[in-house]
Amino acid sequence: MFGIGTKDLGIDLGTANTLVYAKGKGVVLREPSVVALQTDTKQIVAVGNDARNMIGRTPGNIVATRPMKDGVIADYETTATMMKYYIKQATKSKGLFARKPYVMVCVPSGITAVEERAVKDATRQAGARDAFTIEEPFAAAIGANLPVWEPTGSMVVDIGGGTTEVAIISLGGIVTSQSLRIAGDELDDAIVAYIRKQYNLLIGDRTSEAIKMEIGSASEPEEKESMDIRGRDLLTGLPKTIEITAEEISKALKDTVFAIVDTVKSTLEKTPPELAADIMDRGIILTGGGALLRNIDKVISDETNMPVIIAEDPLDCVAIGTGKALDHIHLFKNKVK
Ligand SMILES: Nc1ncnc2c1ncn2[C@@H]1O[C@H](COP(=O)(O)OP(=O)(O)OP(=O)(O)O)[C@@H](O)[C@H]1O
Repeated sequence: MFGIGTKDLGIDLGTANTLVYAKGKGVVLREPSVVALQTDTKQIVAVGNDARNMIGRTPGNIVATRPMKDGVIADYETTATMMKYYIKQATKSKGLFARKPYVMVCVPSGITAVEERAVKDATRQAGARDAFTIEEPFAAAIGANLPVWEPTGSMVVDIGGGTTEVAIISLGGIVTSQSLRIAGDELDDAIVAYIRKQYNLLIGDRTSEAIKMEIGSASEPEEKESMDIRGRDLLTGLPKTIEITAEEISKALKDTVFAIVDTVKSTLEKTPPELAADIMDRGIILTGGGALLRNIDKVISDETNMPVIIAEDPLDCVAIGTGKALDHIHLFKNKVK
């Protein structure tokens, strides 16, 4: 047995955010997955919120990067350094360690063996006694309190920053799943592309995300809303402010939203009928930050004819589930390499 104790951690190593769940305490850390480094020495200047505020605003000798892309590690060394920092942060209040923590990390369900290995190695390098992985939609389902261990079908759609994970779960396993490398980041990119095309205005990633959160909608909005946004006029090269409406943004988001909806539909098509009937009763559960996009529940419900429910604390579900999975770590034993 592994003797899991209160020092052990569950980490939602996300493309947009990293969350750490400490056993017995819940989510103890919630920070953007961003690291600012000196370009020449690769020394860390800032991690998390401080680093995020530097995105697009760094001088030449500092670069603020997101080491995760599309749900997987894009920059190994920086990811390991970021995790080390977060593991230290999450455990520092407990004083000196008698032993290093076991760490459960979630990974996208479509991950390759090489990508999974990189996550485990980075976790060990970051200070874990040993590293285990759990598939993200399974963690999301545990975090959303779905009856994953019972012989009944549950469906979870986790819309994160880099990936959308759709899975049908029953009896402690994933019956069928799809991982789409399209999620919140692509919604932001669609807004950048729209504004560039329509207004010859270049906006940054943080602005497009703010637009999405403030007036973005998965379907045509019921209310007339607009916001002022600032960017660089591509014709004059000068800063410019324009007013953009919620209706325009919903048009810009449409194709990306439908890519997500199509993945939900095609997963349902592959679902055995008994489980589909269970899902019809319980509904499709939405988790991840993308679940907060206005009307996304309504659009998925209209397109699938299924009830759709947004989980409580959608941004925390994966982290909570990853942490709770530590209680069942013997089931993940075979995954230790
Ligand atoms: N209110 C909101 N409306 C729309 N989108 C939102 C809202 N709040 C957060 N998001 C989006 O949710 C995404 C982040 O979600 P989450 O933290 O679940 O992803 P992640 O776990 O980091 O990514 P992944 O699971 O892909 O690795 C970002 O794209 C963010 O813009």
